[in-house]
Amino acid sequence: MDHFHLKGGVLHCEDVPLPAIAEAVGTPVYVYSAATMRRHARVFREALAGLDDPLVAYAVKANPNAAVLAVLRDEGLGADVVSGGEYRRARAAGIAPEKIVFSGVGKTAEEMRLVLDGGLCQFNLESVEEAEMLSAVASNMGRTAPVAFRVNPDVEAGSHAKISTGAAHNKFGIPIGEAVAAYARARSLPGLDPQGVAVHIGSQLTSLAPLESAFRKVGELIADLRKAGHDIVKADLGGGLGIPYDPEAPLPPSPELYGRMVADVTADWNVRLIFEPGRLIVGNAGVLLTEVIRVKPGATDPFVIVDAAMNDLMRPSLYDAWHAIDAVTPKGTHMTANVVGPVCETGDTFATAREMDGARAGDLLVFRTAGAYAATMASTYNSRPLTPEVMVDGGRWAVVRERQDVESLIRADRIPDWLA
Ligand SMILES: Cc1ncc(COP(=O)(O)O)c(C=O)c1O
Ligand SMILES: N[C@@H](CCCC[NH3+])C(=O)O
Repeated sequence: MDHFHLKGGVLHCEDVPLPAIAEAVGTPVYVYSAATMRRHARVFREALAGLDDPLVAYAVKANPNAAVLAVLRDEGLGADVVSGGEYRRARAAGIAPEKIVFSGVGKTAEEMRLVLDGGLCQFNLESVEEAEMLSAVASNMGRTAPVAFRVNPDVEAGSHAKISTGAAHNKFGIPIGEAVAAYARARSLPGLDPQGVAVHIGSQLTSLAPLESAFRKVGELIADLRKAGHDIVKADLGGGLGIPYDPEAPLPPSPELYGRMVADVTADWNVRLIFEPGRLIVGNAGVLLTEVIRVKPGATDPFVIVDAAMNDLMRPSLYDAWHAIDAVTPKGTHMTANVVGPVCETGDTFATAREMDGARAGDLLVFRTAGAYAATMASTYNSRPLTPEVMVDGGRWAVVRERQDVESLIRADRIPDWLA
């Protein structure tokens, strides 16, 4: 069921025609479907139905908008946060502290204090050095921090190199072979309660094999840790399950298959399982709505210049990511085009030699699958204000993030006295 669909020849999000949003809010604008988010949260939870009370902690980094967090809070999801900022956003959206896990490669003492003070499910520690810092911070506060180590299982995730995290040369986690020693060290430190294990090997995974291989290694580690006397009661299996971007590419494994694999691998673990899905929940729940500024001829194919750019949606220039581009009111004509933004970078290219509906100045297009790692990764490069976000819920819609204005960009800078 696609909540972005043609009705009367016009692309709608749920019951709202996208031209109505473009007219009221302007373009570019992100548009999210609350119904899609709810559906994905439910599909994922149903896929885990065989497990005993799993915690689904939505990876806030995928889309931290307060309205998105509110929808997912109401679906019972917790939060996986990687900074004090994300922790505060999750709490501001009313997500209960006991449903929050704190991941992140470089937690600072200040962030540790914030999260210890507010409460959480567990810290996923990335190094022994981080454990030592947390021990000092927690002891000073007279607190005991529930902790897991994120282990690096040294598996190739098979995803894009920039979003794979579980190989030995990646910066993430502690080598799984050093984990027993790390837990022994953590247990010897005051203020830490080592009670979990965590793993996350990358994002947009299109095969279950590397996940299964990583999870089996975690299962062996749990057994070893228990032999060494640790009371391991939680295992955080991270996120990473891929989603379809290209309708013509093979489908990634379904949440149901993932759930079955997890149930099989973890059958005798006797732990509470935690999951950190991000993209799976929100990726296909969003589009970036943009207007064609003009079409100009190119050496091979024409350039369709749109009013969204790499600063709004970075994935194509950063990872060569493929996003479907659809006309909002398709004419049924055809063109092969390079779709580009107005930013002064050759990399500001959304698509090269793309077969698409014929586009003319003033037409509306959408970049699909722009609910995850899209608005949240935007910048103001070329002094382009951050793009607004709209949430649709049935026939209702609201601006859930206002368009930034250039004035606020100018105001944020300071001219020192000697230059004024
Ligand atoms: C620790 C951690 N958990 C969860 C996620 C969410 O991953 P995804 O959006 O692929 O589900 C990420 C991002 O890759 C991550 O780094
Ligand atoms: N930002 C990446 C995903 C990184 C996941 C963060 N751990 C993307 O757009 O695909």
